[in-house]
Amino acid sequence: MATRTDLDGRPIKPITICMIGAGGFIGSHLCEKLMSETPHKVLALDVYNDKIKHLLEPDSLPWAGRIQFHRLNIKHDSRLEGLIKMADLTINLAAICTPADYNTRPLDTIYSNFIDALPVVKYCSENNKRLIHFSTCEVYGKTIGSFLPKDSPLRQDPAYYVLKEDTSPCIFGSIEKQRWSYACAKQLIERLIYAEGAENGLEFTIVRPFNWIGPRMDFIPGIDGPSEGVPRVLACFSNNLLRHEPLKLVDGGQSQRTFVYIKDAIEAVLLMIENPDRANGHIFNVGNPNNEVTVRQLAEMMTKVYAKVSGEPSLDSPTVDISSKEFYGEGYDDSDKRIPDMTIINKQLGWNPKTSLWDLLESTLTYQHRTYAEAIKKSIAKPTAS
Ligand SMILES: NC(=O)c1ccc[n+]([C@@H]2O[C@H](COP(=O)([O-])OP(=O)(O)OC[C@H]3O[C@@H](n4cnc5c(N)ncnc54)[C@H](O)[C@@H]3O)[C@@H](O)[C@H]2O)c1
Ligand SMILES: O=C(O)[C@H]1O[C@H](OP(=O)(O)OP(=O)(O)OC[C@H]2O[C@@H](n3ccc(=O)[nH]c3=O)[C@H](O)[C@@H]2O)[C@H](O)[C@@H](O)[C@@H]1O
Repeated sequence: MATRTDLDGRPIKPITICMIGAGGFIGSHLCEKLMSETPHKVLALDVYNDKIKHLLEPDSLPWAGRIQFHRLNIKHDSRLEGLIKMADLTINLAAICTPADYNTRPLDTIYSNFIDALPVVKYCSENNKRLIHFSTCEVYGKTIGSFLPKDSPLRQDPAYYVLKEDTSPCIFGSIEKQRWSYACAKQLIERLIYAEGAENGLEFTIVRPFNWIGPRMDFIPGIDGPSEGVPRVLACFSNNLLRHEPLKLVDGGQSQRTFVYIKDAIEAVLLMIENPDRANGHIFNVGNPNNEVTVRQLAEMMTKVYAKVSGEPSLDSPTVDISSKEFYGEGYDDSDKRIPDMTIINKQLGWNPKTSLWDLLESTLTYQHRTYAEAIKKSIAKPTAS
């Protein structure tokens, strides 16, 4: 491998990374990137490894020896501190992060996102290890603009909706709206990490992902996850498309999101890993402000893209409305709009997302069709065959 240099032209030294939650969606892409493009070593910690199996076996892979899987639950495993000590940098991705859980399993959500992350922060701080912690854009909650009258011209003013790391407030709903249990737990762990930095000198970076999507996100219910499970929107809509069912629009699909391609976002994380002087002490929005759609528009675009990549015609009525109470149950609430301000990440790391929503959906839905279409056909055919 040719000498790789950081953004300031200095050679990058190979490091060891303790990656917690490495077997998930983001972790699998980050491991792939680190193995194929860098000399760094990864201690990959998770309770599952299905999404990184292709990186672990066979032993003849070019990066054999640079990635080591440790099956452990950070809730109760005494190996955690030792593994953090063995590494130069810890990246914590472990969390419950599907909205269907926030209002139905609020205790698990709060424990996972706050309590279970505490020892990780503590061990990093006590052992003087750098930490990159994955938070969320949900810490912003609702926009200020959402509280203005519907017809107020101020709603068009970016000052009322663009989300800035250092100035935007965090606006959550009332306590009975348990949807905010996740955002609130993430906010508190951010504050704790920030305080460890201020009082004890912890070297940290906090990442706030804005709807990163791509292959291997979540699961397809009944195929590689529970039949009754409710994954995030990309997998919900993929599942509907694969099964030729209408896509369900929660409360009319009026909420807005910006989607960024996982491969673009992983470039940003690699810059953080390899440029500690520029990343330490910062909180970074990582998203694509150019890819904004309502959930209804996302459904319409995914329907068109899927017809193109599968060669199968779309349904005459491709979407159906459903109330949030019916879909998620009591206590659900929603973020109205999520546009990331990109000033800080641009200034510190010179990062910009590249991939348009159409292109990222085309490559992702090609993957979904190739990976799941046959399995779905078989699962649908099963009851009549027996
Ligand atoms: N995907 C996104 O767009 C997005 C957006 C905002 C925030 N995030 C944050 O990024 C992180 C990773 O998200 P993801 O999309 O890859 O989710 P994911 O669910 O695919 O990955 C999380 C991984 O953590 C593991 N894990 C959870 N609890 C654990 C424990 N106690 N011990 C060991 N492993 C455990 C899970 O098994 C899973 O493999 C999360 O902290 C999430 O809140 C992701
Ligand atoms: O990805 C992120 O940046 C963050 O936001 C997500 O939250 P959210 O965007 O609300 O979750 P999705 O499941 O992706 O839902 C997006 C929107 O689609 C809607 N939706 C979802 C599924 C569905 O079948 N139909 C539908 O209309 C939801 O109500 C919501 O308005 C999750 O909280 C986290 O993974 C993460 O922290």
